[in-house]
Amino acid sequence: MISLHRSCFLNNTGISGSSSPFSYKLKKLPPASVKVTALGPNRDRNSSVLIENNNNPLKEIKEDGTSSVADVDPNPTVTGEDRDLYYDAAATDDQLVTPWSLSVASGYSLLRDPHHNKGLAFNEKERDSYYLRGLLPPTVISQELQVKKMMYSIRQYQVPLQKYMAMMDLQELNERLFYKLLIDNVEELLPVVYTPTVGEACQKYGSIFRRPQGLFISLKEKGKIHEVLRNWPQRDIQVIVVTDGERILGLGDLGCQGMGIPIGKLSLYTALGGVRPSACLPVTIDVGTNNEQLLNDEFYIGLRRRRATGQEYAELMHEFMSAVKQNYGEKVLIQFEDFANHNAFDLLAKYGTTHLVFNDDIQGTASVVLAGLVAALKVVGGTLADHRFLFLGAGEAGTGIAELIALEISKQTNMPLEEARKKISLVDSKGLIVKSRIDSLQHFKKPWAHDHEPIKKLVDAVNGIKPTVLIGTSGVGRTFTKEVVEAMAALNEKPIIFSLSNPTSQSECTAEEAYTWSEGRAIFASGSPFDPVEYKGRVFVPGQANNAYIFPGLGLGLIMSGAIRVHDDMLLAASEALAAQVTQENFDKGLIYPPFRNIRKISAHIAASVAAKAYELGLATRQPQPKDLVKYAEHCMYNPAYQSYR
Ligand SMILES: O=C([O-])CC(=O)C(=O)O
Ligand SMILES: [Mg+2]
Repeated sequence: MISLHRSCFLNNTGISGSSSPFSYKLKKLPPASVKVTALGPNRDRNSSVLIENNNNPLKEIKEDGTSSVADVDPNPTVTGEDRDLYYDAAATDDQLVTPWSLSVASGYSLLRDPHHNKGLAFNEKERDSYYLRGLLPPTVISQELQVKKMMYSIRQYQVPLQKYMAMMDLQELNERLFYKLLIDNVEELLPVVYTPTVGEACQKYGSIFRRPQGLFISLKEKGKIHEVLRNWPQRDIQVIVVTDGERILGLGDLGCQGMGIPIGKLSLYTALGGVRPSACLPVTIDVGTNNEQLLNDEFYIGLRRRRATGQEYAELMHEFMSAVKQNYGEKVLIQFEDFANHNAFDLLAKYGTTHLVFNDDIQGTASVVLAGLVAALKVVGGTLADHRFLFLGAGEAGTGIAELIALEISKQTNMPLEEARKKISLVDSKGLIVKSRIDSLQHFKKPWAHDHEPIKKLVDAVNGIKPTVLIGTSGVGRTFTKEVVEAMAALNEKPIIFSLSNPTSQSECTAEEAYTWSEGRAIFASGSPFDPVEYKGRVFVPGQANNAYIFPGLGLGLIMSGAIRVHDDMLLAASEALAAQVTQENFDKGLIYPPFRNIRKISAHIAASVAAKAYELGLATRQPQPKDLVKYAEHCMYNPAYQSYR
């Protein structure tokens, strides 16, 4: 075993001429933790990579700097867990500049390396081999016992934000334990690392910030984004979640503090969808904030200026999008998250044809809601086309869901899309969206301007339109009042009511309100979780119509098929796959979404359906197509169990 920080030099002469990513084939060899770091003039080129599974590290690479081509696989195609068995430098010729040095992460630094640290689970042999003697107390415990202990200590915290911080600390200390905890206790911990607690974390991000967990790209980095991406320690990135912080959940403009969202979403990519953590990159674009409170907050971590708009904004985003493609190729998935309406639609339209992108708030939410509706119809009866839909909120989520419903109706009935759209009405802050308002409407609302009398109040719209389904995407809490819910219950035997705004404080109504005011007849789902409600001796379990059901599986499907574009049909496929996972047993309990505890299986099915669609549409580059896509998806999934280092 090479001792700590001992190094030798190597260069890239053996691989010059190849511009493809390369990897050293180390498969099947027992693991070690070997660090490769760029030194010298190229130190700022960031190249820090850990090699695992190599008990005789890089023996083929000689100290005089030559390297045999035999070490190098110019076309690594392995995905998922197998990739951890490879040295994934993913470096191209121009990145691979001499000299490199080889050093070993062991001893004290190994305990501080979250990707390899196992804490008390290092066994006796590992403690000897890796210079850990004396650095740990004598006891050796299993990962299972570590999970039990961590859950015990997290449960001691009464305040959700403290639980959140404990989880973030664990992620920084021991990544595999963090994911094991999250996967094994997903229903309990989802509300901690995700909505609603992540909303509070973003609001307070300035004061709780400890270490960067993602990349901050601000206007100061303009002209240098390509270099900034190289500062990130991992090169083989498969998914980026990016926000500009302007519309964080239903909490509005949180500027640079929106970073909590990409971090949270990507931890779900790994826990729920099985994408390797090292392949995930959280990014926050900081163009300023219009949030006065933050601008005046001495702990604010972002640029202290009002938001850049127009050309200045577009140029920074364009530089980012181009740099991402240049650094990671065209198969890197970019998820746009929590942008304000005015940028979200434009970015999606602009980059949807050149990059592998989707907007989670427009498309991910739409896909999950459509799945819930399809499942709800099994309880209520009728087809989608038999129903009338009313939305409160006509932003990304509202119009995104509306459009996907219309697309599905049009597919099912051969009805022209324009006709299908007439079954759907939207109310925004100025009232019902109608033809007479068309000139003053933002472009994404125009398709929903139907012939109708203007109506100002939601309750009047309910009574006027007589919807069977009411969906809240307004970002404004408590807007489904008693009057509104009672009106829905008067019109329908089983009113379908979804209050989707996040976090809980922004939900259009609570689960308890929906069940009580509808006298236990509502089929209810919300964006953030609510506890079961007891009403007149019956227990009602609300569904959680959150895009977390969709994006991890969607992302996995895109990655494993090597998709190069996202197509609406993939979102429909994801939606159908999710709806198909609701069992009779779930229905019997009144559930229209399957329980989150089965999410990895659900994600594998979603991934398989999305990948199948990618192949069908000719958008998949990974050939040949795996025979059994569900099995393949499961095979690709990251497993957080500790690896043995011997
Ligand atoms: O993050 C969530 O829980 C769902 C979502 O995308 C949003 O509300 O913007
Ligand atoms: Mg969002």
